[in-house]
Amino acid sequence: MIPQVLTIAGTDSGGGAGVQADLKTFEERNVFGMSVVVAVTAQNTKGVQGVYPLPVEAIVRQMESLADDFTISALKTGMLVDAERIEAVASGIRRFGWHPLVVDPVMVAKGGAHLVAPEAIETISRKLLPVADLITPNTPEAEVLAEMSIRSDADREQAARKIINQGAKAVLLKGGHDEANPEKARDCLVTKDRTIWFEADRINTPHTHGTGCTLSSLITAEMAKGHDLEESVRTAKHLLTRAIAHAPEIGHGHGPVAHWSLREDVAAYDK
Ligand SMILES: Nc1ncnc2c1ncn2[C@@H]1O[C@H](COP(=O)(O)OP(=O)(O)OP(=O)(O)O)[C@@H](O)[C@H]1O
Ligand SMILES: Cc1ncc(COP(=O)(O)O)c(N)n1
Repeated sequence: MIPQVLTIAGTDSGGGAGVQADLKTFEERNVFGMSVVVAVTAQNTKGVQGVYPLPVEAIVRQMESLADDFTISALKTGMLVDAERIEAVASGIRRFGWHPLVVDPVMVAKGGAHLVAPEAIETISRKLLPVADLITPNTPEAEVLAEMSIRSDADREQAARKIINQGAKAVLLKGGHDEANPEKARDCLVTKDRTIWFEADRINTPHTHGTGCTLSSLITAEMAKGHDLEESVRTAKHLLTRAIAHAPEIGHGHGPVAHWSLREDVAAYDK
């Protein structure tokens, strides 16, 4: 049976991030994608022009519909808006026993718009982290979750360990925002007993809208196929780098990545 994979997140009308990026990624990785929409955003490559949260009842109903009919092989969360919605999503995930769970703790869009209320972040730690198999913060998100500033690799590991102490089984701390390293985009996977670094060439491009969403969806798809965490992250990182390298350069701001280059059969995309 084809793995059935779920994203619980906000939409991006521009198609580069959020639910749209997640479903495109699932499709390209040969898993069956489903979605629970938490909010609709009016968004393009220039920024976020509007955020319209769905009623909690609509979110819970979507989860119930899926639980009634499908066997979820893996799931991820993205933009969850506020404490009330984070609690509803976490309690649905517990109620239906869905796992493995990848939490992308989306906080702020590139242009600075808040996608999750700042006061709701402790609800992510309290309610979502204990059921997360992996959380994928970027550096600013890890700084908020771990309540410390991050400047060095030692800081990265320490922050990840603090987040594990809040209940997550593993942390992938993404280095896309690490401007001190112009050559490499380095991410750090920390579990209770291991630290593994993943490194790729940094591509000199403004077109990185949706990289975080796409990476967490790739990991979710690989885990749904039964791959272990390290293997899933390794594949995801490789494919994401290729998708950034082939970004279609559309829109007038930070453009999306090339989701079609995530397909198995496009060896031609590898340089
Ligand atoms: N210019 C780049 N070249 C190669 N890889 C990159 C680049 N920018 C980001 N990445 C990679 O993309 C993934 C997402 O990283 P990032 O830290 O940017 O997450 P994010 O902030 O959630 O995403 P976004 O910046 O889209 O909001 C990571 O694997 C990171 O290393
Ligand atoms: C609906 C939605 N969800 C998430 C993001 C963050 O995107 P990124 O993957 O670039 O961090 C976004 N801009 N919009």
